Amino acid sequence: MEYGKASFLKGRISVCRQNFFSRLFKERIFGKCDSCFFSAGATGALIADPYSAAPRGPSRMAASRLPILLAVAFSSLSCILSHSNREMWFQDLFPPNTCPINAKANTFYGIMFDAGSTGTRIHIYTFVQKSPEKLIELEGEIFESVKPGLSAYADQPEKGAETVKRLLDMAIDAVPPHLWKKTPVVLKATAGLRLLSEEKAQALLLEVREVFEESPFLVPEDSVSILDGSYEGILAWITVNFLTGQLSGQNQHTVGTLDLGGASTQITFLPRFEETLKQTPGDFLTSFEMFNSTYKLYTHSYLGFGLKAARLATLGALDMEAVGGQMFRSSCLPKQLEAEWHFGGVKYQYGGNKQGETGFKPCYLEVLKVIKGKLHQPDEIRGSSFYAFSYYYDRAVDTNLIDYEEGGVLEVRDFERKAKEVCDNMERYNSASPFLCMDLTYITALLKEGFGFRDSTLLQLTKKVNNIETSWTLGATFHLLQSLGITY
Ligand SMILES: O=c1[nH]cnc2c1ncn2[C@@H]1O[C@H](COP(=O)(O)OP(=O)(O)O)[C@@H](O)[C@H]1O
Ligand SMILES: [Ca+2]
Repeated sequence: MEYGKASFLKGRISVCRQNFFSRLFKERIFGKCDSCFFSAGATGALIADPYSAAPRGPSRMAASRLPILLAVAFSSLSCILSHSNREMWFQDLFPPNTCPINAKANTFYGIMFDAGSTGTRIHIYTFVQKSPEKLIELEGEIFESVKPGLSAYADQPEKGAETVKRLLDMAIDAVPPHLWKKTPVVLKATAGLRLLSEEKAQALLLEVREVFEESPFLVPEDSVSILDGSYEGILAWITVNFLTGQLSGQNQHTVGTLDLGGASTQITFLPRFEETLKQTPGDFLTSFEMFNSTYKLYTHSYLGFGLKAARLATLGALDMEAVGGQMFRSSCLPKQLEAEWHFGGVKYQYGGNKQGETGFKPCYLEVLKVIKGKLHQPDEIRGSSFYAFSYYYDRAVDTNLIDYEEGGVLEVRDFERKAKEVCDNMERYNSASPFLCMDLTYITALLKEGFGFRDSTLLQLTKKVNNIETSWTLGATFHLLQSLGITY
């Protein structure tokens, strides 16, 4: 995939003032770029699950008071501002403040759907161009999600497409009517659909395509598809490194990214050593050009190694044929537990080891069977720091390792410490998810035994960077705008 000579990036990208009020989904966000400071108008209770289908108040995007201006100076991306009232590890990397004051804006939108294995999400990005010769700005993002994901509708594709339509109605509300025809809409599905049969996946995609065709938006060719796993990693890497200003200027200190989804997991980084390139299998390396630079990235997507797929693998239930009323037991679950769990449209019965062992040690051994020897371990990453998001973030929040809004920096050993604490005291964590012990143990084993990270490896747990979701969707939107020749 070529990302190079990104003419649409000949612009300034900024994230400016956001005001909020509710309409559809009780929520609608206006972007107004007349200041470089987030004026977080509304504040309120934090919401525990950022991706639930339930409507939420305006506080969700309002809590960050991080003022930002990310800029692309004609054909080379550069970040020209970041003030922060809190410590961020990339803080020093932002050059000094410059702030556009001309508020007369020409606004563009891009709509990107992420059809993930556990939910479907809409990202509506707003870009502003103040005059043809001026730099373009990424003004903000409107984000909403529904659960479950499309793959849960494998046998009811029309119902699945209906969930997409509900989210798309939100875009109809957010994008001004005179821009509908110029606003591209795209859906990319990830591991949930990759795991379905070709026939079922295509039926779902076809229904979604019909929803798009009936909408007033610009529907590009190939607007509904399954995203290749390696692009999922690359596009998330672009998003994070773009938002943190790492793709600009001479001194690029790009950061590696770790995404832990429900059904697959990705690792992506820019190798620094020739040795790494030599030792890496060819299909783990992908070259692309962006912001006038060529990057040869190490990236791999492990299908079936997402958090929820790993639960099934640990329980020995990954092979769906074998399900038929069987009870799957694990030492990672509370002893007396017997329950049902739905994933990917399939019902599983699972429970604790009533007679046998429970706790961290036996659980770790169980989980190791799923991981040991299955992942490539690049030497170079052992001492590097990585950005980690998705379920790494969620489980760290669930166990108070990090704050929901702020995120934070953890060492790999923090996950292990927490896993031990939870697994060896399951009765104390009864009210939390019964899978908490298994999930934390899996994350620990994945990081240490899977990828080969050190106990002391630093992880920057991040849900949003500069108030934009850390998701592959922003990278995908850049690519979309470029391929459509929507230049700025
Ligand atoms: O836009 C986003 N920003 C941050 N995290 C996200 C976003 N979208 C999904 N996630 C996280 O991804 C995880 C679910 O993975 P997903 O459903 O995408 O599975 P998949 O990637 O295996 O298809 C959850 O932890 C959810 O919080
Ligand atoms: Ca995902």
